[in-house]
Amino acid sequence: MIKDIASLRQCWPLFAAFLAVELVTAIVPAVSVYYSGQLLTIVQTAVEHRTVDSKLLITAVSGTFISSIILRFLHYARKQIYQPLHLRIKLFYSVHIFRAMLRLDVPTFDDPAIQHQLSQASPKHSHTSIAFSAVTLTIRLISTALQLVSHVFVLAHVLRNQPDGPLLAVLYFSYSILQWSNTRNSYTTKGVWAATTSDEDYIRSEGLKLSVHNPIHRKEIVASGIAPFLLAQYQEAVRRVGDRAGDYYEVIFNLHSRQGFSASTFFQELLRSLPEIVFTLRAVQQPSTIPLSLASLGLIKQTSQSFTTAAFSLVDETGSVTEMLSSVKLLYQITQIPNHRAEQLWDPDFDPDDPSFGIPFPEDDKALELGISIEFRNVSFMYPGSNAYALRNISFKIEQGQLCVIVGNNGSGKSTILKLIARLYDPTDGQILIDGTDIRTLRLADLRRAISVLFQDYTLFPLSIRDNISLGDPPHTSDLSKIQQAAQLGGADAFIERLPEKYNTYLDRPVESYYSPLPEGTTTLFGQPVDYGRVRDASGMDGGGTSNRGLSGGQVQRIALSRTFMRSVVSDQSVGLLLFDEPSASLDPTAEHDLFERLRKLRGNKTMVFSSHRFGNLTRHADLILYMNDAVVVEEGTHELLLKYNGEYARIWKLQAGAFL
Ligand SMILES: Nc1ncnc2c1ncn2[C@@H]1O[C@H](COP(=O)(O)OP(=O)(O)OP(=O)(O)O)[C@@H](O)[C@H]1O
Repeated sequence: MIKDIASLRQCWPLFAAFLAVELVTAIVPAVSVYYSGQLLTIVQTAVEHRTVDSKLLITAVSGTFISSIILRFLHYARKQIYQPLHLRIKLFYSVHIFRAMLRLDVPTFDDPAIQHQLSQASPKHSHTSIAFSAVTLTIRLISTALQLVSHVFVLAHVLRNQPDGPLLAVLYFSYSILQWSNTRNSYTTKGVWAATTSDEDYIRSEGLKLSVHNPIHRKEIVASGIAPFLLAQYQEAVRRVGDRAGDYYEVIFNLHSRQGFSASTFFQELLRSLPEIVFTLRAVQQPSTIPLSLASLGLIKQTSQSFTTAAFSLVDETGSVTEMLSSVKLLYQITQIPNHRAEQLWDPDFDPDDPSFGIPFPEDDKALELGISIEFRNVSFMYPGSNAYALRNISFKIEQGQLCVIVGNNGSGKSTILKLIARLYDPTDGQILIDGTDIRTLRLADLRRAISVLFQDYTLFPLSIRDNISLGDPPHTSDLSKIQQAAQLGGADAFIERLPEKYNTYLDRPVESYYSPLPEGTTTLFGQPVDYGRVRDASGMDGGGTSNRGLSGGQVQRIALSRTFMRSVVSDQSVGLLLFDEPSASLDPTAEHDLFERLRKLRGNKTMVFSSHRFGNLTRHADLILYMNDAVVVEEGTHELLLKYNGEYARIWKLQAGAFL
């Protein structure tokens, strides 16, 4: 970590300055106490002997002043250095985490254990970085140790020539130790722990509360008129819960409150006033020669408390450093998470000319405009962590340039076939051949380039519409005319042009806007007219980040389609296979018809595979239809052939077509 931080531009000077400020800050309080002690001694001498050492007085007064000013200045300097140092380290590690996450393939990223590991290395709601916390904690540890040493010196100086000083110091220490241990016991949870609740009423009341708070349920609540019922149910649930259950923090607080009084806290209170009582008794016992001055008593109290505070901080911080170091270890371990299948783009040793990284595809850089052939040979597949077959012993062949449509019931395995062709997963059994070669032996980076795919569960990124479309073909990110052409093909250009910020519109604003209650009559904010709807969207209030700024499901699908069109058109000879998983699920019949027409024209001779619930429009033009049921291909052939066969495909086709007869 130190090596990484050292490699950051301008980090070392800031780091050195930060360290210096922290170390000096650690010593100044002891110096300040030392001068306060000198002032008290001057007062004592003045009272006892009616004389003042003016040189000492000037030194003590200026020492006290200067140390306060230095302390103030150090606080200021710390604030100035902290921010840029924090930002630089934080940004460096956010890129580190970004890269570590990007290199993970689908099965690895989906693994809950990996998700847990990633969330530990990059806590979602943390405003600081683990690495920076580790740096500051280590520095704090050093400065606390220094603080401790400086207090030892001051304490030794104060106790010098004070016969009863050590006794009183020990009494003050005992009080502080007891206080520290009582506080620690009541606020720390030791060992392995877990918290949950099984209180049915509490769980239900929280469920009701969330239903009312979350805007995604509002339509349902209003339209179905269930509001009074929900209120009655919530009141009843809350009444039944009473003070029996609460959220985690309330429960912990209650626990601590109950633990608040014990024999040791009672003893702690006795110890608190013991030094003063001992001092008074000693004064009464020997009124002529009081063994310790009142001034020294105050000084001993102050120094012993500062000393114990520093000592206990050191103990606590040493414990935290061990925890922090294991977090830093996690931060580096996430870069080593083994992928189920190495994504070559992220392999630092990846060499396109090295045959051990797979066979180049297509061989000899030939163009792919005539499509790619796909063959499944006895392929079976189970998703990681599942023990049910998503595909069972499937065999079929799609010839180069063919249009294949996969139809079947929900959950029959259509999308899974497309995911295996895109090699998001490898088959559990069997073999997939791409242009006659086992898919596992092909260079993965080449395969990805040769396939254009639109998944059923497509997502729009929290980026501008322009970015969302251009990500289909990263080299053309700045080519607005190509983006507009893709949007036209995806049927999205018309409504994008109607948006106030057109292609620069953010569908889901990734940053929140904050503002205090606006004064009456405020009409503009950040140079724009106040738009509360926008602020709602920005803060993720509208559907928890799924608002997509009021676009319909069909419009969102058109943007996703446009992204695919960035690379699937005839002219792009690097793409030979187009995969579409339910591309028209959210489109109206006219849009669906137009889309299929466009796709058939634009694909040229490339291979195209569709998964669909709908029969008719596409299946009539298909060279091959795979009819799937429960993880197997039950019928296979052209539309005419399957109608003649008069099996399940024919039955469902007649059912769907019958609705229009
Ligand atoms: N990530 C996953 N993890 C575990 N099981 C999965 C996963 N994705 C899909 N499945 C299961 O695999 C089976 C096939 O799913 P698949 O998505 O391929 O079906 P489909 O035919 O495309 O369905 P639909 O028509 O509803 O889109 C289903 O039983 C599904 O529950």
